[in-house]
Amino acid sequence: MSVLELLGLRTGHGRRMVSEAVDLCIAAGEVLCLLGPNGCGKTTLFRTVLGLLPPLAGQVLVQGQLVQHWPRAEFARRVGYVPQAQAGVFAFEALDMVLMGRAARLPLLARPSRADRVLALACMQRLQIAHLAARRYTELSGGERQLVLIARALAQEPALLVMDEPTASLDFGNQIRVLEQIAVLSAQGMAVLLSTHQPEHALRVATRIALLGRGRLLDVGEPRAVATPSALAGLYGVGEAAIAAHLSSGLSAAA
Ligand SMILES: Nc1ncnc2c1ncn2[C@@H]1O[C@H](COP(=O)(O)OP(=O)(O)OP(=O)(O)O)[C@@H](O)[C@H]1O
Repeated sequence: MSVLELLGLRTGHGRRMVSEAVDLCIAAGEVLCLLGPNGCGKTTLFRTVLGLLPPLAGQVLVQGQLVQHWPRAEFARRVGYVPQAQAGVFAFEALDMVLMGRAARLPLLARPSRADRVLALACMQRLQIAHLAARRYTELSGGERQLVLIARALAQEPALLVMDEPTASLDFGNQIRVLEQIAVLSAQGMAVLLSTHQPEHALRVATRIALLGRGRLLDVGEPRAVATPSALAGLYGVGEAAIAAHLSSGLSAAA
């Protein structure tokens, strides 16, 4: 069974449609990467998948059940979200932010156990940010905050992880670390839906790539069959030769 199914989905804000006729499914262990230009509707699609925006038409099913029918606490156990890097509002310690990933797994009003703290710290260690555990989230850099949000999603252990440009504000080493963690999570059976503005990241980590143009899904399939220089040239409105040169230099650097 698919972990996530989008059937004839139309997304938008109020009555303003952003994309329509989106049909996609993601199975356990798959990494589906969404590529598309600024403003094409990737975040809108993610927020609709998360039940934060109502679909204008069509259906979103998580583990076979309509998103709006999941009790929120159950849904929070199954679906993790790493939003685009956010400024912190509350001055929690970074470890407490990561521990919040365990919250949906605890009985009502229960405090995290020692085992939860050990697991949260282990998630920070996986991303090499354990040294930030006692720092205030509000005082971290954008990239450090992004890594804390990713550690929080790791601690949550969801069936589906939605990541909105997870590598956007990270340095080169941390980009690689996060891509490696995505590969580990999918090998463990997690379904991952993510977006990126770096096609070379998608080629590196995705099991399938979806191209979202303005208003509709243009293609979905095997990464190298979908993210071709000619398709990317059309998607982003730049020359095919420039795309080919960029991708080949990125791939040889990554090889
Ligand atoms: N809260 C909102 N109310 C109305 N329109 C919105 C809202 N948020 C986004 N939009 C519009 O919806 C469209 C899609 O925006 P969205 O943020 O989903 O794009 P995106 O593909 O994630 O962009 P980017 O790559 O720049 O992050 C844009 O035209 C945007 O202006």
